[in-house]
This record gives sequence, structure tokens and C-alpha cells, in this order.
Amino acid sequence: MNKQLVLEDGTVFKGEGFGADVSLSGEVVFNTGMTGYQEILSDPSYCDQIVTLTYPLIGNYGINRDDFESLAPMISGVIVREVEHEPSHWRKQESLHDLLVAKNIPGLAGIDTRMLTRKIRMHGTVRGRICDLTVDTTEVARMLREETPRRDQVARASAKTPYHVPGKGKRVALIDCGMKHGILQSLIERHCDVIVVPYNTPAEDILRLRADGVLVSNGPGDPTDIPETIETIKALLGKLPLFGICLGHQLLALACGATTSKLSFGHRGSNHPVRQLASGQIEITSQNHGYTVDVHSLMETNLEVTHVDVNDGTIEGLTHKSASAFSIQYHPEAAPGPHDAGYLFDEFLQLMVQHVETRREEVERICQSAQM
Ligand SMILES: NC(=O)CC[C@H](N)C(=O)O
Repeated sequence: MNKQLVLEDGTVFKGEGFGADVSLSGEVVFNTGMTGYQEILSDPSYCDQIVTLTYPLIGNYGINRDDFESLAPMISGVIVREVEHEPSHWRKQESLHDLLVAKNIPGLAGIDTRMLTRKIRMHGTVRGRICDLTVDTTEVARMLREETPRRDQVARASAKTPYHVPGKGKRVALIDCGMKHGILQSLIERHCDVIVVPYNTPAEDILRLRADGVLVSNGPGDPTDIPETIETIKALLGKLPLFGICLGHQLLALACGATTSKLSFGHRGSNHPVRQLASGQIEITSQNHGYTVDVHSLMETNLEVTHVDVNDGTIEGLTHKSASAFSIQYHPEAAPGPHDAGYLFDEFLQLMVQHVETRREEVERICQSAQM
């Protein structure tokens, strides 16, 4: 044993280090997915978090060039029960260890991940640090309790300047709060013409793009940390069809006057059941969020709940009663799946088509009344 995880309450888990030989702190969370470690560690929503993977063997199919959700992982560490250093898969290019070394991210193997997960489930997420066995753990725990966590994750994860991904279909302005590439991919598959813009782009600049709709992406941190994006959404509401995913969902709710709060240990995994209220149908979804929209705060808003989490009853989807806007807390772009929720991208497309038709009808009506 040569590395340890120290938690802010003083608990210590000793294990074997892998990946980069560095010490990093972060919020310790767990993900229950059996596969998808490459997508998880490269999902910018995990920025500044140390992720415990509850599936007991990780790394066995390696890392490939295609499955990254972003090119620069922002995760603070990976914790596993057992890591495989000799992966076997026809698509693999390198091992998990090699990737973590290259990206300067520490890994910790050989600890009781079930015990750690049960602790987080009972007491909520905690701050922790992966470090050498030689350091004074009481000192590390004190430092973890006293340091103020950063709140600039979205600014670090978002694109710094706009860029265009041309397509022949509907034009989507994609507000990048720390976007997973899967979202872009899902729009490209539907032939969209996508302009990705930074999280703090003002509404006027977005309107100037003459987009057919706006998608607000997933992203890290607390949604209340980015009032700029909330203001942009407020100004766009009713002018263009709007679709919010995960952080984007929380931001739409805040823009409409609702509130959000932190869940005790969040939802992170790839088999979370969600009920669609209109049909009663259950979708199996991929989730990764630590915050939720407060149900009682919806009373004062024009929002309606469309989807609910079957496990804990929290809100998973919202729609606006008058504006063309809807959002979901989970991931329709999920990779490696499940794909039950992919229809939501088609609904967004449908909303953009309807919006264009309504506008055309409006223009015709104005022209006709002008002739009279
Ligand atoms: N995946 C996301 O977009 C996460 C949203 C937000 N950072 C949360 O933890 O709730």
C-alpha cells in the first residue's frame, strides 16, 4: 500500500495508487454504472470531484480514442476496488492507468469501495483527498474541513469562444456550461447546424445567431454559481424554443423563479428509473447530479413537472406552461447508454419545427391584415 484517501471527518482508506503520482482534493461521490468509466472520468460535470466506481473491476476494456465526453478530464481522482492494467478490447488504445498519468489525475485501488459508498449514502457526500501514506492524516482532514471549495467550475469547463459545427438541418445555439460531447453528437446525428457558445454569452448575441432553438448543456458545480446563464435564459424564454439538460434543467428552473438545493449524495449511475407522468411509462436513465429543483418552489412559477425519479420522487423533468421550453435532469445523450431518453432530442427538434411554423403563420397574418 502506498496511497490513501483521507476524508474530512478523519476516516482513512489505505490502498494502492495508480495513475498520476499527485495529491488532489475533491468532493467524494460514487457512480454505480457497471461500464462507462471512460465517459465518466471525462464528463466535465465531475469537475473537482473524486469518483468512486462501485463496480468491483474497472479498466478491463481500456481506453479508446472515441468515447471521451471531453478532451481534458476535470475529475480530481478515481477510486476503484480493483484496477486492470492489461485491458483487452479491440478498440482499446491504452490502459486507464496510462490515461490518468497523461492527464495528471490520481487513482486509488484496493480499498473497500462498498464501505466508502455506504458511508456516503448514510452521511452524504464528503470532501476527501488522495495522498501519500506519509502525510499526517489529521492535518489533511483539518485542511479539508477548513478550505473553501472553488465555485468557478463552469467558467473553467465552458468553451472560451464560440465555434460552429456546420450541418444542414435546424440551427441550435448550444450554451456550453461544461458540455459532454455526446450532446453535440446527438444534435449532429439529427443533422443540426450547431453553434456552441460560452456559458456567459448574453441573450442578444445568441439571438443574432438566428438559431432555431437553444440547448443549455450539462455542467459542473452549483447552478446558482452562474447568474449570467440564468439571465441569458430569462431573456431568451418565449423568443426561441429552449431545451435544458441536467445543469441546463436546473438553470431553466432558476430562470423561471424556482429554487434548487443540494441532495445528500446525488444520483450517479446508468440505471436510474424515471416516470414520465403523461404516459406512466418508465425510462431507464443515466444520471449524474448532486443538485435538484425544489418541488415546492414550482408553485410560484409557470413550470410543470413532466418526469419524476422513481427512487426518491425528486423532479426529473419540467415543461413551461406558455413558452416553448422544457428540460430534464438526466442524460438523453447517455453513453454507453441506456438510450430510452433519446426521444427528447426529437421532441426538441419538433419544437423548433413548430416554432418556425407558428412564426410563419404570424407573419402571414400580419401581411394579410396589412393588405386589408
Ligand atoms: N451533469 C450535470 O449537468 C450536473 C449538474 C450539477 N452540477 C449537479 O451536480 O447537479
